[in-house]
Amino acid sequence: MKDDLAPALRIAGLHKSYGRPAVDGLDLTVRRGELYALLGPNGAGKTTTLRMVAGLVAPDAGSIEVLGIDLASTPQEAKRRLAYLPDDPMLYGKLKPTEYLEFVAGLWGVDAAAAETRARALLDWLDLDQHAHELAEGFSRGMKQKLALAGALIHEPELLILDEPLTGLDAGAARQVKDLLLSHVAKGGTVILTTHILEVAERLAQRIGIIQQGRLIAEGTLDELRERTSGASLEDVFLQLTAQP
Ligand SMILES: Nc1ncnc2c1ncn2[C@@H]1O[C@H](COP(=O)(O)OP(=O)(O)OP(=O)(O)O)[C@@H](O)[C@H]1O
Repeated sequence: MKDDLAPALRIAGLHKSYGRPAVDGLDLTVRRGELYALLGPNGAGKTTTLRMVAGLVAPDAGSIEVLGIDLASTPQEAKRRLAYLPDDPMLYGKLKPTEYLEFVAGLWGVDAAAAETRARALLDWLDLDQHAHELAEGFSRGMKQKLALAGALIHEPELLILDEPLTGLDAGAARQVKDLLLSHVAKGGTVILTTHILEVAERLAQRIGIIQQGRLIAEGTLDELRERTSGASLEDVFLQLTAQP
């Protein structure tokens, strides 16, 4: 398939076992330009899936394509097109935000002048500009999370994958991050996020996928998911669909 027609992410028959299956025959397709929320109970396999897509964990079986690029055969090309923000991102505490962003941009081979412009815009957007010359080790958890997000965006990835990006953020910071994600999608980018804050999925996501025991058990818009169940809210839908028999 031609690259520009391919979905942002296509996962087929994905398996990963740690003694017992963590991801168990997962099929998932995320279209370009959508914000897709991946939900599931604790231990459902969300993080393991995202780590495989980011190339950090090798699948036991199955295939992953990022914008039509096969991750297994051309990992560098595929990984360049995406950014993965884990739920506990690592920062270099001895660097200031501008230094950190320059460093990350350098790893991606982003031109220094472009990196500086992007870093300034991101720090401004996330309200970190007034802390641009302080060491990251003195930052609060929320500030660190925002800086890590800026680092993920510095090479302008088309596909942004975030594990629990809003956990622990205060209302103002959460709004900044949500706005940034929506702006990424408005510009044609794709966002995939996991969250246990169902209101986030309800409000932001065009489509929602629900994973249980390593498999996709339901997928659709909020309205489509509501139609499948008698649930009024996403919480009702989620609890009904994931209820153990
Ligand atoms: N490195 C690992 N070693 C052993 N087991 C693992 C490892 N990573 C994940 N698992 C197991 O795989 C299963 C899926 O875990 P995963 O972290 O992907 O779930 P999750 O849906 O992200 O959960 P949560 O919502 O709690 O973050 C769990 O049973 C977990 O214990």
